[in-house]
This record gives sequence, structure tokens and C-alpha cells, in this order.
Amino acid sequence: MFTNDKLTELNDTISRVTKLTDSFAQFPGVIKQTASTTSGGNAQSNTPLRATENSQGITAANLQISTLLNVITAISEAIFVINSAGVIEMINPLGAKLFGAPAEMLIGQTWTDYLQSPFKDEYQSLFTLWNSASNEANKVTQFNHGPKEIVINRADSTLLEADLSLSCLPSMQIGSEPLFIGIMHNLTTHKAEYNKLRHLAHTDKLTGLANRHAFDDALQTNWNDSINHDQPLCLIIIDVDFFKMFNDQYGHVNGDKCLQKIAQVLTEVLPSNNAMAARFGGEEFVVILPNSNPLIAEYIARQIQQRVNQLTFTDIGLPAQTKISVSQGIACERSGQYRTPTALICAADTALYRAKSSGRNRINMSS
Ligand SMILES: Nc1nc2c(ncn2[C@@H]2O[C@H](COP(=O)(O)OP(=O)(O)OP(=O)(O)O)[C@@H](O)[C@H]2O)c(=O)[nH]1
Repeated sequence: MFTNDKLTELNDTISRVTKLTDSFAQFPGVIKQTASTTSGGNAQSNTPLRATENSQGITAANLQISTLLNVITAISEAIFVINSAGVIEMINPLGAKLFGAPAEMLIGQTWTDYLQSPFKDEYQSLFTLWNSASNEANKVTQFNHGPKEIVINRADSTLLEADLSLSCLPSMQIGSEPLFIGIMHNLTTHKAEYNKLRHLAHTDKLTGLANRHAFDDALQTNWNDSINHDQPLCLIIIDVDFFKMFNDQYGHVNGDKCLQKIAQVLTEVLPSNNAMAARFGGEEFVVILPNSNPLIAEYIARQIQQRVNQLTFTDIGLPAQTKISVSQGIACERSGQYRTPTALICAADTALYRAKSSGRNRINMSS
């Protein structure tokens, strides 16, 4: 992260190196010379960023700029410098790599052209706002934005996720026209890892269905939607019948495969992308049916019952006559009869209990 402290540290380094070094390579011309960079006459011994046409100042300033460029080029951060019009004045190799184009091509271009929507509009508005700030003296130092996640629309049209900190270089050190320094970090690897971990945190390892954690979140979200939009919401709890016996007879490994087959059935019968099947725990599953009604819920439960009854296990080496069934309890929230999502679960659970006690392989609707 390129903080103000780091910026100060960087300027200190530049001043020190400048004092100690007698000769540097000539100004490398990487900074696009603009009117502002060659006008004025206010060179100071500790103003490293802007060349001025003071008789003694040009060489010193160029040396300082050269030093700054060397530091910025060598630093293991992606850095670019833009002016108040958002035009790139300087970019280091790592920065150019993130934008996906050579520095020579990027310099002189508007940096927001490389931002994916909505970030492009957001940063353009930010600069417009900043430029229209009334207090000229304060606005430069007030501008410090990020770190914030952005998506770069790279030169080859691929997208790259990054985080960006944008700071205005302190006005006392850069002359009249402000420059902004952007520091970026490539988030591609981090994001891929995050998405993988997020998927693992929400998925039941055995069945690949949503896990209990994801179910709880989804139920709360669907519950809120149902209340806010006055739409019904149905829940089916599904419990495998005599599963202990299945495990005892065929072993836990085959028991696991049986649960996977049932999970597959649940995935197949979901009526829409909004509906969700999850593993509730052990040999219990649950289906959330948003914007649904008891008739639809019962139809889905019937589909589950039939398909589970039709499952075969010869592919995992079990006898052809091996059969399995599930008991199901349904509860539907329609007009405020349940006060909380937990109350809805309890109602479906009670209905499930009745389905079990009335013989199993049954569907019971909460009244
Ligand atoms: N193979 C396997 N078995 C599991 C898993 N989770 C729970 N079980 C088993 O599921 C069985 C549940 O047994 P019970 O609660 O007695 O229920 P049941 O035998 O299905 O009987 P009813 O529900 O009354 O029809 C237990 O034997 C658990 O070990 C799992 O992930 N894999």
C-alpha cells in the first residue's frame, strides 16, 4: 500500500540520493512534457517531481525526476501518475503490465478509459467533483482515495481485478498543477483463491449441495424478499427413511453414495434458479421454494418421492432390489402465519415428523 507515510519516505529517499549523487543519467523522457512541467520558476531544493526553468533548477530538478523515475521503476508496486485531467503522465513497468500495454502507448491516454463500468463513471465523477472543489488550497491534500477494488479493461480487452489507492501529491512539492499517484495491486490470484474458499465455505463436501451455512443465509434472504414483496415462500424438509439400516447393511461408503444420488435428484427437480436444495445435516435435506405455493411445493415433493423410489444401486454393486425412500414435511409462509424463518423450519419439521410417524415414504403439509 502506498500511503502518505510511504510517499514522504519516497521523497526523503529522493532528496538524499540527489544530494549524494554527482551525476545521473539524463532525464529519460518517460514523463510526457506538458506545459505545466516546463513552466513556472519555483524550484526548491526539496521539490523532486517538477522540472522548472529556474537557471540552476533545471539540472537539479531533472536529476531529481530521474532519481524518482529510477525508484518508481524499480519498486515492486504497480504505479502510475496522472494529471488533474486524468491523463497518464508516467507509468512504471508493473503498472503498464496491469493495463496490458507498453508504457509508451499508455502515456498521454486518459486512465479511466481503461476502467470497466461502473468504475469508469465513478472515477470520472470523482475527478469532476475534485476539480470543482471551491477551496483551491485544501483540495489537493484532501484527495486520498482507496484502497478500493476496481476492474481494469485491459488493452487486449481482458479484465483484471485490482485494488487501487489514488493520492494527490502534496502541492508544495509539485508546483501549481497537481499530479495524482495511483498504486495498484493485482487481485487475480487473491480473488481466485477467495472464490474457491467461498465456494468451499458454502458447499457440502459430500453432496455438492449448499451446506447448512449457505441454507441459513439463503432462507433469511428469501424470507426478507417474501415479506417485502408479499410473496409466498415454501420449505420442504426431506429425511431419508431407515438410513441407519442402509448403512448397517451396505456400509457407510455406500451410504455416502446413496446420499449423493438423492442430492442429484433434488438438484434435478428444482423448478427455477431461485429455488435451492441444501443438505440440512446428516441424512436430512431441505428445499427452498421462493414465490411458490402449497400446490407447487407438493408437486415438487411428489417428484422427489417418485425419483428417489426409482433410484437403483446396481452401479455401486448393491443388489437390484435395493430401494430407498424419503419422508417429507412442507410448510408455506403465505400471509404472515409464521413470524420468523425458524418458525417456518419448525412447522416443516413437525410435518416431517407426522410423515415419519404415519408410515414413512410420505409427504405431509403443515396446516
Ligand atoms: N453414510 C452416511 N451416513 C450418515 C451420514 N450422516 C448421517 N448418517 C447416518 O444416518 C443415520 C440416521 O439414522 P437415524 O437417525 O436412526 O434415522 P433412520 O435410520 O434414517 O430412521 P428414520 O429417520 O426414523 O427413518 C445414522 O446411521 C447416521 O450414521 C453421512 O454423511 N453418511
